[in-house]
Amino acid sequence: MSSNLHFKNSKFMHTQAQLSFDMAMLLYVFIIASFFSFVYFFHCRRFSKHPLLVDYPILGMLPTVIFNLWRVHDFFTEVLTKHGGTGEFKGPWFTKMNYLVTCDSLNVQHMLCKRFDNYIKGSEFRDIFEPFGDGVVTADSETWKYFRTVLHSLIKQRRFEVFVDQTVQKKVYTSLLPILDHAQQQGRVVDLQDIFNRFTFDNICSTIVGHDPKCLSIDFPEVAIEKAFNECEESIFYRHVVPGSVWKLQKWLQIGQEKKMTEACRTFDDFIYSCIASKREELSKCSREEMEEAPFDLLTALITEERGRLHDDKFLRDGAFNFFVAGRETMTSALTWFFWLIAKHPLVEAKILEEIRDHFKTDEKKTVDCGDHGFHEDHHDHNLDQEQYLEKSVSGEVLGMQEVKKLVYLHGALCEALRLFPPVPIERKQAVKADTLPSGHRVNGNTMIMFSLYAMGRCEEIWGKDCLEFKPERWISERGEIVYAPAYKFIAFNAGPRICLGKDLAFLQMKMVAAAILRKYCFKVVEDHVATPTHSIVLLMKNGLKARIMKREV
Ligand code: HEM
Repeated sequence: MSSNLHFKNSKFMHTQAQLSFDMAMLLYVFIIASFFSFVYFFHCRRFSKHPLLVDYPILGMLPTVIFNLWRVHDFFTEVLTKHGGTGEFKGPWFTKMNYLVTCDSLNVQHMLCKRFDNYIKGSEFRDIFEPFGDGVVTADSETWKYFRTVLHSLIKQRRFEVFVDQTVQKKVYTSLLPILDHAQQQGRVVDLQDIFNRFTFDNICSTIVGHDPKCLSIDFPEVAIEKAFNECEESIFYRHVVPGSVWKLQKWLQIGQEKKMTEACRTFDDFIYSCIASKREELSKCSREEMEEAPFDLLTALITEERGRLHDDKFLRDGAFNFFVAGRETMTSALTWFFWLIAKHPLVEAKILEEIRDHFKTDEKKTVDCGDHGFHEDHHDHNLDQEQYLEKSVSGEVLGMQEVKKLVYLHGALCEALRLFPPVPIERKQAVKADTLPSGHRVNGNTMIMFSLYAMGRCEEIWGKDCLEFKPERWISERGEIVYAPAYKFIAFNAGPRICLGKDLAFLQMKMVAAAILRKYCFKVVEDHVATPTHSIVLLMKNGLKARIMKREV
């Protein structure tokens, strides 16, 4: 019995010793493996050929960026200029945050135009921009081509331009001007960026679903769908700055920013799917003639214009979401920075006004005073109904698309604002196959490339020594026409086959808004205002654009 016990004990001790030995071996192997991975990573990183910043062990170059986050776009402009326009950014170890960063216009032309097929958005981009679904902004290859063709043919239709023209004119006349007037009468400080954000939201909603949610009203209401959009965009930015594993875990656990993203997407989806359902029902009751007369919003067009592919609800949802994002905050950003620059450059403002007066002398004060946008009886035409009256007075107050096309100097001033403050400050691409960029930098298949539109707009080689100055004159030729700049240099709207589809429409809308406001009001930005960009995928102003409004003495 005792020998049996002894045997068992010794066997037990032997097993335990074996276990401890195995554990020690395992630990040993782990330490050696960690050491070699450390050395390997350190070696690889040290031999990164074109580092932009100091590459710290484990954290990579991220600490320097975080330290400069408050001025991240200017910081990268300086760093890239110092490194000849292109270099490598290495994120923390074991994250996929390594990028080749460039602001070299020849590299950008190479990627966006010459070797377009080799530089795609890629699946990582689609992961981060998940709420966009398979829409035109995120899709690649055939899906993108189909979307692009459908949207392109829609945007180029005269009927669509007329619809947008009328929508913008009415919105400016019935909401934007009265609200500015109200603020002016009360002597209140207003946040112009908030006003533009509400304006562009109502406007894009009318353009897409044919319904105005009236975010821009005197009482500045909180509108759930607008809030949902803002939250979606914040979450997308968050996904850019934290490692993929972190936000994916948060998404799985439904906590933090990811929880907000899920809720925001649900709000958007509920809204858009109900719009789709009612639009389908409405259209099903229309005769062919009525369909042709119907307002030409995006949903109507997408439902009625299938081109050999089923436009199911998911297709319409993705189309709408992409259009919302592409055409909304970009416009807010452009208008905000434009008005800030104008407030800082009174001579430019004076020249814009002079141009407007030269072209539209006879239109001044054609109808009601700017403080009064109610439906008065028209003394000359008693037979007008409200809708006709509105159209008549709107056309006197707000210049239409055909009219603003004549405003060349204003166009130049907007180009200049977009050059210095491109609403989309950075973009990314993924290489499919190995390639060499014109700057001589090698890329492998899957290399992520980031290009800074912001740095390109401030590049001395493209724009000359005065590249940091706001000079609309650089856009005006001796013959008084707009100077042409190739899109891969004036990059605010992207270039090549994926150039912004709404570029012309955006210019026309911005000119309509800017001319209508500047004819009636001038602004004084509050004294302690600091114009810092937000940390966001769109270049907005961190503290808004707070200003006092004065009536302009015409
Ligand atoms: C100042 C205003 C605008 C600016 C600066 C701007 C800029 C841009 C940029 C940089 C892109 C490329 C984005 C990327 O590939 O990641 C883009 C794409 C796009 N934009 Fe705009 N945009 C503006 C207004 C608009 C408007 C008003 C619309 C719609 C009416 C619009 C529709 C689109 C669409 C559909 C795309 C996707 C094109 C494609 O990938 O094929 N944009 N825009």
